[in-house]
Amino acid sequence: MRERRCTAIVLAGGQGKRMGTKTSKQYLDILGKPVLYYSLYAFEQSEIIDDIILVVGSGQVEYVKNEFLNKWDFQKIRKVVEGGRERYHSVWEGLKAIREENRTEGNYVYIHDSARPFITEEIIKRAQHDVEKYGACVVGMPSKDTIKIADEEGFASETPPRDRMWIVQTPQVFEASIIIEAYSRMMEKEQITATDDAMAVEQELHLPVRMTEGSYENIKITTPEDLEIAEVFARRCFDAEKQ
Ligand SMILES: Nc1ccn([C@@H]2O[C@H](COP(=O)(O)OP(=O)(O)OP(=O)(O)O)[C@@H](O)[C@H]2O)c(=O)n1
Ligand SMILES: C[C@](O)(CO)[C@H](O)COP(=O)(O)O
Repeated sequence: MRERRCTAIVLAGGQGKRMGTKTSKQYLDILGKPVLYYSLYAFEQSEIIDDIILVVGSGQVEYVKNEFLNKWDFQKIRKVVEGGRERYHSVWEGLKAIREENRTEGNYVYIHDSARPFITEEIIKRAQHDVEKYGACVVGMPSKDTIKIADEEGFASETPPRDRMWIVQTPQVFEASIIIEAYSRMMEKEQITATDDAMAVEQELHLPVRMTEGSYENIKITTPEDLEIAEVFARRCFDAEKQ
């Protein structure tokens, strides 16, 4: 019998300001289905994932329960909780929902941006392998571009070696006790700079975080041209399913 429990925290609490649409980007359609549908579907179908905590925007819990989840049937969603102002506030609300239930021992947490609809079962399985081995891992891909660090005046000050540069994606996966401890410490700070979850573990606990291979298709839908690219990827998924 499998003892571990794997919970996905799917983040859908953002406003999508950079997309510039009235509707938050996670509710925009790609080939007739909302972005959020694709992200939830991947975890719903996964052999690894047991349940899902969905984090939504302020005041949206009832809307999501009554409208979205009535239309799209997902069996693994255990809770819908309200997020906060920044991404890390929303993650913390999801983690507190897990902590309240004493579900930490031997359990794993997958933190995923709903704005990344092309997460696959292969990636989830690779992450599970790495988190069981290392306790913490973050999905990403080697950078195809050279990365430069600019100084405050906008001049190139450093060019780190490209073969060690990774573009970071989600899910970011942790033993539950590790990520809850890292976030509890981080959330007490006055100034929080973390833009991903691994940073909480690196900065607060100084534990190693394994880089796990994701995919160049696991894009984050952020600005309007990403939606056009997403349509191409979604069409490919539908075509593959038909075969
Ligand atoms: N307060 C927030 C901010 C973001 N997110 C989620 O975190 C993911 C990644 O964030 P990002 O792409 O920055 O989304 P937004 O904050 O919605 O976008 P923007 O920064 O353009 O407003 C998204 O799935 C978003 O819904 C969240 O749950 N709560
Ligand atoms: C966590 C993340 O997806 C890594 O790329 C990303 O940092 C979250 O989105 P944001 O655009 O930084 O808010």
